[in-house]
Amino acid sequence: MGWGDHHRVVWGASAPGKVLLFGEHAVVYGMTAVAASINLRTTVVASISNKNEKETMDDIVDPYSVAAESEKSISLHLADLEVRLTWPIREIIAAMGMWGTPERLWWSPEQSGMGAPAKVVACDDLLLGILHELVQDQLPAELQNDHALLTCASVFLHLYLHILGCREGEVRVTSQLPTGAGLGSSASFCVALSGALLAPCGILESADQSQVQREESTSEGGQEMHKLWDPALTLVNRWAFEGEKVIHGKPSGVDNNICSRGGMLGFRQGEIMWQVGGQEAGQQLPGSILVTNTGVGRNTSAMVAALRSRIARHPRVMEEILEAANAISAEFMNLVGAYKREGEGAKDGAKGEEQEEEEEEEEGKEGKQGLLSAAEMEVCAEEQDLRRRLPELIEINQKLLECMGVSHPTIEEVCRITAKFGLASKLTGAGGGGCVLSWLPSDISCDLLESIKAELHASGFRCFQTVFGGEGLQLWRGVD
Ligand SMILES: Nc1ncnc2c1ncn2[C@@H]1O[C@H](COP(=O)(O)OP(=O)(O)O)[C@@H](O)[C@H]1O
Ligand SMILES: C[C@@](O)(CCOP(=O)(O)O)CC(=O)O
Repeated sequence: MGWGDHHRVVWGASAPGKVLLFGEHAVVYGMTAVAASINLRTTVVASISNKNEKETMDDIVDPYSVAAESEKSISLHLADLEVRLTWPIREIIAAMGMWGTPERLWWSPEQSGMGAPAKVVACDDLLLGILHELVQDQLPAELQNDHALLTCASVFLHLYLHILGCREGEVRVTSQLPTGAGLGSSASFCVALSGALLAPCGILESADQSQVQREESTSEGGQEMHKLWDPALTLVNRWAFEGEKVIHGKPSGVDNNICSRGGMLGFRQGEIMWQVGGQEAGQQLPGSILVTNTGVGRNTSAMVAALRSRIARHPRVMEEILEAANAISAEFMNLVGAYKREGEGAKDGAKGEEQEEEEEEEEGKEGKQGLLSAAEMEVCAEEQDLRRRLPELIEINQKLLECMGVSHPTIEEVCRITAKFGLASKLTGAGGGGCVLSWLPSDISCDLLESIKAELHASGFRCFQTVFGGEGLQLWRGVD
């Protein structure tokens, strides 16, 4: 099937990467983490046949005989890696038979009314083994030991087969995110993939009208972009979480939540407890982030396992450390919450008359101080507080992560370099390598920033600047 075929639907989806501002690892033990999306994204475009393979045959005897004759296939194109994997549908059906081919593999748009598959299918060990074998059969010899590719392609097959069933299709993935560096490439991939696969099942045309009304559509570059609202987003999130489990074992769920919802959020025990919307996040938290990649690869599940062993050896001590990380997230949410309230009040003129009169009186007594009104000075005081306390919270959290045993000499070197220039830094994500974030106040001078970047570069590190927040999952219908 080509991209110009008439019997297919084309959907695109893109999801952002993320940074964990505070609380990584602690969140696995029920503590609060604070995450923010960043402006690097993964894009998935799916071109899917609108017929299930079973329906394309005239004489349906049984699924297996239909499949045996099929010449059709399902492909995954990982464009950045220049890898294209193609599975003949007959091979998939034969292999999946060992798991007990579920009805889902034969479902059709007519049968289901194209309702999105509301029931998420978990990937058990037997199924994972089958998927691994299917992937390995397609991998060239030189890529047989590529664990990242194995897990990524297994997630693809799991979601594709259980969301869309055995219909011919091609899925192309491109990403601006480095993989395995703590910037949420796996969650961004799982969210964009779930969105692109659920869209042809009518997730935007839900029978629930309230959901349709709450869906937001905007036009970008002549293309209509759809932003999902609950419960459609929750469904995407659930499938993405299943994908994350295939890659990581037992993730906390913070990554798929931030990559699907965007903005900034506080997350604890599977629940979102604090949220700042996509574009708002950059306004609520002034400044930006410098992300430095140590270039040291690591594996999230290995880092999580290492901390688990340390906790088993020192349960009482580690409990205190995890609690301290939790307190940092709580303090940060208060700090930004306070800044937001005061800032909004001053900007929007949302203060009570009494308060305004009091301020005028104050100004009358002391006169305008410099060029700022009393209200503006109040906002500045809040920002001053944030400027003083945020770097300290970042530094303390980094020290706690060192105590958790998830830091790395290169991470500490980046922290030392940036500290020389007055910046606070911490690892972000699973640690053990990966990326380090540094908070950049909004008025940092270009010269200073260039000096920091030059020194990091001279020490062999690559870095880039990004803003907090930005849109979560976005969907668009492709051109036939
Ligand atoms: N664009 C992509 N192409 C291939 N695999 C990807 C891509 N993005 C993410 N992955 C998968 O995600 C894994 C990295 O996840 P993880 O170790 O959690 O790092 P990160 O912090 O970047 O999410 C890779 O091993 C791979 O399986
Ligand atoms: C260490 C952890 O808190 C975050 C891992 O983030 P990443 O895979 O490095 O992007 C694990 C989790 O939350 O499941």
